[in-house]
Amino acid sequence: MKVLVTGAGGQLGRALIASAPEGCELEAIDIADLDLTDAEAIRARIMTGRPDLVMNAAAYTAVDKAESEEDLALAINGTAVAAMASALAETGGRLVHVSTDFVFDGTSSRAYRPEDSPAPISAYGRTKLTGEQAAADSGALIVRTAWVYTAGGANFVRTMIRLMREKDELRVVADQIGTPTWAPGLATVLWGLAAQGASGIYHHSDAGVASWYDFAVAIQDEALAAGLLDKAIPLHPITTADYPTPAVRPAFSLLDCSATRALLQDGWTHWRHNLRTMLKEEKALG
Ligand SMILES: NC(=O)C1=CN([C@@H]2O[C@H](COP(=O)(O)OP(=O)(O)OC[C@H]3O[C@@H](n4cnc5c(N)ncnc54)[C@H](OP(=O)(O)O)[C@@H]3O)[C@@H](O)[C@H]2O)C=CC1
Ligand SMILES: Cc1cn([C@H]2C[C@H](O)[C@@H](COP(=O)(O)OP(=O)(O)O[C@H]3O[C@@H](C)C(=O)[C@@H](O)[C@H]3O)O2)c(=O)[nH]c1=O
Ligand SMILES: [Mg+2]
Repeated sequence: MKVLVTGAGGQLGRALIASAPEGCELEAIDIADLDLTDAEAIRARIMTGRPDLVMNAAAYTAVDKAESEEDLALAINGTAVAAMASALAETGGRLVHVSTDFVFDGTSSRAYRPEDSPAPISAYGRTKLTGEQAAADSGALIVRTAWVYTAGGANFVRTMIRLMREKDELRVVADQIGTPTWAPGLATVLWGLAAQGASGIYHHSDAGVASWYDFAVAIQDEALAAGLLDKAIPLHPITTADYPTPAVRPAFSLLDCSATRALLQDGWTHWRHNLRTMLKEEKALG
């Protein structure tokens, strides 16, 4: 099976490459190989390469910056996905696309199910919803995930550790609730769902619940235990109103992952356990 992975240098892209099943012929590309703002080039690549499967791990992920660059974000998160979907409809290839908890408005009082109505409240969320719709129209597999991190990636965990080294104290929002997700675990789920031929929308986050503040507290404790920090600093829970940002983020974005669990029937790891594993890897990277 011929598989094209986009976003090869990103958090998920690297994890997908590392866990690719035996026997698949993998082509991994990033922006230097193919700029996804060029829809014609995407089409040409798929028509020529004729992959059986495209794993689209590329995205515009700068949530705050997207507020002032929505056109660029839409080109990558929306238009590019439509171009992949339409070319694959002609070649008979399948698309696996990744989306986000930020397509929801955060007003739910229970975990979001795949079939719940999205209502994005940020530019990033709107562009990701456009991408989902383009993918869904072509019968793709769409996996929504949340709060993704991995060793060596650009993410909240590594930002927190850097700030914990630099600052005397930190203030972190405690009224945005979700679940952190370890990219290697997500990659395994994507390969697993793809192998089952799943299509439509599925959810995957790690198990458990946290606020960004809870996550920060755990990051500090575990980073101390892993020898990545040598002293603790005070961490203060604050409200979203006390931490103004260009983009509005959902207050509550738990994802109901039960349909994914039912299909895969493997273990489901609590986010804190995955955090520990990631920090060991981070320590090994030096
Ligand atoms: N990060 C998170 O917290 C979450 C992510 N997701 C979704 O998961 C998926 C993977 O995210 P993640 O791995 O964290 O993202 P990253 O930001 O780590 O990686 C994104 C990748 O896309 C590439 N890319 C960006 N612009 C272009 C372009 N114009 N042409 C080609 N490639 C481009 C980037 O290349 P370069 O680095 O060179 O710019 C990078 O390799 C995305 O769909 C994202 O929306 C969902 C929920 C949470
Ligand atoms: C650095 C920092 C952030 N925060 C807050 C801001 C924000 O509400 C929250 C998380 O900040 P970040 O900017 O790291 O997270 P953000 O980039 O918004 O994360 C999102 O990225 C996109 C791609 C997704 O799809 C989402 O699932 C989610 O992971 O923490 C603090 O409260 N204190 C701080 O010192
Ligand atoms: Mg970010």
